[in-house]
Amino acid sequence: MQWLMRSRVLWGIHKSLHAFHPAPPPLRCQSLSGVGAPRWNDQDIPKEFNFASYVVDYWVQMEKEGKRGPEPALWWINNQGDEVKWSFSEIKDLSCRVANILTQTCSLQQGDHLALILPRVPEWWLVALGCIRTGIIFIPGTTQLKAKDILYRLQVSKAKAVVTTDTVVSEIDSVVSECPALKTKLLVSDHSLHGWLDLRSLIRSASPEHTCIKSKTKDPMIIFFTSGTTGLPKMAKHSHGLALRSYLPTCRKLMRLKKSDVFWCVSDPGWILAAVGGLFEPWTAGCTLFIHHLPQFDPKVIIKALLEYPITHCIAAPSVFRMILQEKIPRFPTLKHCFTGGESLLVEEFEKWKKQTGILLHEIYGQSETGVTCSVLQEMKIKPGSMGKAISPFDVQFLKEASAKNYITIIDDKGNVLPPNTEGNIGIRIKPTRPVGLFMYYKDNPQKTAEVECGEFYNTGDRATMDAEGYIWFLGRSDDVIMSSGYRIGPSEVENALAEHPAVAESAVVSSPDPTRGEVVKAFVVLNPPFRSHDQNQLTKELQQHVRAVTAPYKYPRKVEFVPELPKTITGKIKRAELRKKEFGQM
Ligand SMILES: Nc1ncnc2c1ncn2[C@@H]1O[C@H](COP(=O)(O)OP(=O)(O)OP(=O)(O)O)[C@@H](O)[C@H]1O
Repeated sequence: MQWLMRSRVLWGIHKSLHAFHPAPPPLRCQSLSGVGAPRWNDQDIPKEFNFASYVVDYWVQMEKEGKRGPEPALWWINNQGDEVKWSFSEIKDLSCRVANILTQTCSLQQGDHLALILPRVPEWWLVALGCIRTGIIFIPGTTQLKAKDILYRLQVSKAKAVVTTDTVVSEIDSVVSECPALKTKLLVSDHSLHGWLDLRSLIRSASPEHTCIKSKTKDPMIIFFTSGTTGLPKMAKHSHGLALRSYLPTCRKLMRLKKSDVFWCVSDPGWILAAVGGLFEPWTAGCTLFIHHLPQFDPKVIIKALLEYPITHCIAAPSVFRMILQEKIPRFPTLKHCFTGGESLLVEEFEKWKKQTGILLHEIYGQSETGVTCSVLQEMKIKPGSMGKAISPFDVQFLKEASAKNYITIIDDKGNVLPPNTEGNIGIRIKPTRPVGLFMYYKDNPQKTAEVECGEFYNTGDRATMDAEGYIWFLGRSDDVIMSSGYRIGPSEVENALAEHPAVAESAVVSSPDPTRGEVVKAFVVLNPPFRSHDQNQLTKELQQHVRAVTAPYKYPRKVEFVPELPKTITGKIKRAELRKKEFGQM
């Protein structure tokens, strides 16, 4: 960490050596004046876009002209009291050095793949920008990955380079002989290691002079591996359009960030939420991105940071808020807006958060394939239990608006648009125009890419209804919806009901075989500590009674199993498919 602390002084020396390249004029990104602009269409999208030159370098220019205050662009801390504060100028200098290292020292070229498996360290942002500056396609991955996961990712992506840290080195070295495409291993560490390039010392001696590529908006930029909730993770390939989306005035309604805001994305950098919420959104707005190293997830550390730092906005998975709610929480002095997504936000959690903090928890919905698709915007009426409405560029479409191009709606299995309040798949129109920022395709998997196309729509595979006001009500992934005695039951409806009972810490509801009904609802329940010693038969009856009382009686779980924990993906999502397969004896 010493290097990071010294770096502020070192980079200061190099600043005067910068060649100044004026950034292209921003696309109306400084204000929300474009809010309410007509529906986005392809003609308005610039042919060229690069987040590094259009956004980061723009703010460098603003800093030079004295039009951006002294607030850092990146503010990083850890539990040891280390702190890094970088301006956009420093970030440009450092990321240009990384760009030179990647292309010169590592001989990587535009279009090559780089696996970025780093924890929340400042170098994650430098490597990401270095890749964007050079057109190298980066593939984020969490440091929780084990050798088997890493082998799968390196092999299928054919990554030529990997950037990682000490804790992952042995996992990578144990599989590297099986990854013939991998040529370069870069280490972010305070010490050097045989067989690995030391990124920190390379940055110290690299040149900050670099000319950013002129990328087309449709050129590939990043690949996300999906969470693997339903099978092997897929590679969703995105273009620079994903970053452009944060730049569009209508999309800026989502977070409404200002230069003076301090935005904390708690998510692991291996996930799309971290790229969109921890890179594109805050820096497009020119605000401070706050990062806590958080090697282990500890709700007490999060609460402390929210109390001690001037954080105004925070985004994290529902499980993070769920765990914070289990602690004693005071009022946070500067926090104004919280966002969550990736899993269902239970009504109970939304209400508790509001009551205990006085802050609304805005739900967002999206996929590795789609980025943020629906959200409860700040000015919107809140309907607890709904994921909100489609957000730009995925405007809601009703049947009467037949001329609209890009929209999200509810479709049947043939791609027909369904009327309000009818259950179907969440679909995103891709014909005649594919919306900006929607994934390009599943890399090396034309079959899967074709499978998710349904008529003129991309089929998300998520089941939902949309009410007459355009609010979307999530039922579950199509595989997770339970068919019992002719009823269709979404797991989150039952999980919501269970969450209201004081005994329930969390639950997962799946389908289970039944000789007479075909399938019945089964709940796997993790109990709160005071209830763990209670009589389990009695508790089962109580929970069943409770669900019958708070929701339609046919939804109550006929089977209940108490478990110490639920199976989850690396990103913390419940693996319902795994529980279901066990029930049906498929594992
Ligand atoms: N607000 C939300 N409420 C409910 N579910 C959500 C929400 N946001 C996202 N999801 C779920 O997460 C999914 C997207 O997750 P992600 O892209 O990380 O991969 P995955 O679909 O879990 O993985 P895989 O496709 O490999 O099974 C969505 O399709 C949806 O099922």
